[in-house]
Amino acid sequence: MPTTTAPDLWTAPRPGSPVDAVVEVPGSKSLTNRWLVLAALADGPCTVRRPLRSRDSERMVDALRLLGAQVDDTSDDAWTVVPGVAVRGDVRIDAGQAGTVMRFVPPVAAMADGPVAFDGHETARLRPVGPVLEALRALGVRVEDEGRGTMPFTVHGRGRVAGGEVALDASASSQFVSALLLAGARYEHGLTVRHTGSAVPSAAHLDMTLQVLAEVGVRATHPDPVTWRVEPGPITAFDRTVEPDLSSAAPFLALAAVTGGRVRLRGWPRETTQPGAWLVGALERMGATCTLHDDGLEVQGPRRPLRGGDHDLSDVGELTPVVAALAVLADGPSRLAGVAHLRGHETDRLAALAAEITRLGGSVHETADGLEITPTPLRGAQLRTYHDHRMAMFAAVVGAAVPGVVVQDVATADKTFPGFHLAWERAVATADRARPEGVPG
Ligand SMILES: O=C(O)C1=C[C@@H](OP(=O)(O)O)[C@@H](O)[C@H](O)C1
Ligand SMILES: C=C(OP(=O)(O)O)C(=O)O
Repeated sequence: MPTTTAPDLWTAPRPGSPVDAVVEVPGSKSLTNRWLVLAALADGPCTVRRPLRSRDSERMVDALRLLGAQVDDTSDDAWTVVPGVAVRGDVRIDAGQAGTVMRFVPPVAAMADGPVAFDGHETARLRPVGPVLEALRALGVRVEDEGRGTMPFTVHGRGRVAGGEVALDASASSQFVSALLLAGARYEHGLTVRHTGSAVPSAAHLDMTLQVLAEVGVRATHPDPVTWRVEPGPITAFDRTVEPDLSSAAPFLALAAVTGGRVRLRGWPRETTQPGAWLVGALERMGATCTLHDDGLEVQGPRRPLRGGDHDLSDVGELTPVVAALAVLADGPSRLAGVAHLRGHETDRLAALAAEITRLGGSVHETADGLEITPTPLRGAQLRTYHDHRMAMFAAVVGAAVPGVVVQDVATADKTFPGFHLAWERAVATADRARPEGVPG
């Protein structure tokens, strides 16, 4: 029987035959938190339907409430947001582990009528926010930090931001640009953001920002590869439904692929800016068959091992842990590249993946911007998750194919997927369980 609370040590279930599951995943973290920010700045009450309720979105709701928005999140179906008359200051925000809170909320706080202090989880205190803080300073906003460009910091809002043009290096996170664009329409002259460093990662999430802004009547453009412009103007009140989180869906699609089974992911959008959509093509290149039906995406895994290959993940870095799990189970070497910035995620994901693949007896080489993985026979092990939801998802996928994988703190998946281990157990239970090692058949 599945347990209801996640055990400290969770044995990842290994199906003894192909799975055949229909899976629903919670709403997109990235879309939920974008809609919430825009709702708090909109010109009237807004409704966000099928929102994600998880640690990251709860931190966002708490933050926006402190800044003066009224959020009714009692229903799981729809949350309503009534924007405050003005953005309120003299508050302390706990960003938890949410990159979207520590980056998206400071440009809102810059319009507050007093100081707004930010702090968060110990892992989040290591994550870069400096370029957003510098951009706000360049716009005339006083920001105090401890000189490291990380939390804790305080934004001293003065009720209004004139806006204009800022230059910043967003090579460490696309969220720096998204953050400024989401609030920029409410600055008096709008905002032009010019990127000055090496490539900005996570292009999919920048497309998502431009898309949601367009949907609420904000004119936002991307006139050249390093420039974004948002015109000043109102954010039209809206009623929007959040897509399922395709990055949370990714491990379930991988489950079909690695067991030669079938998973239908309910509610897969026909069009989306979410990076998870990239996985469809990648799984097909690895040998799976993906079919989009009216009620969802179906992935049929091959009856042979997956094909190894090279993957440039720069636009879709969030998928790296699941792609790494697929790579260690493939029939040949894979190179994952373009994701140097993952060293500044919930943990240094490249180091964490390399450590856990090594613990499984795998062969992996950490490069400056990715991983080189050569499949070898793997053995069971107790895997660490480093307070990183996507490391828990990596471990679950590997555990579906390798006997004896035990996962420390699988509950860390709650950042974006409360009850992940239960959903996983249900999906695996659609197949026969493999017999424990050494038990005769
Ligand atoms: O804007 C967003 O919602 C996100 C952008 C990406 O951040 P980075 O560009 O820092 O990787 C992604 O990894 C993160 O999970 C969500
Ligand atoms: C990097 C991630 O999260 P965050 O929004 O906290 O940056 C992630 O979800 O993979």
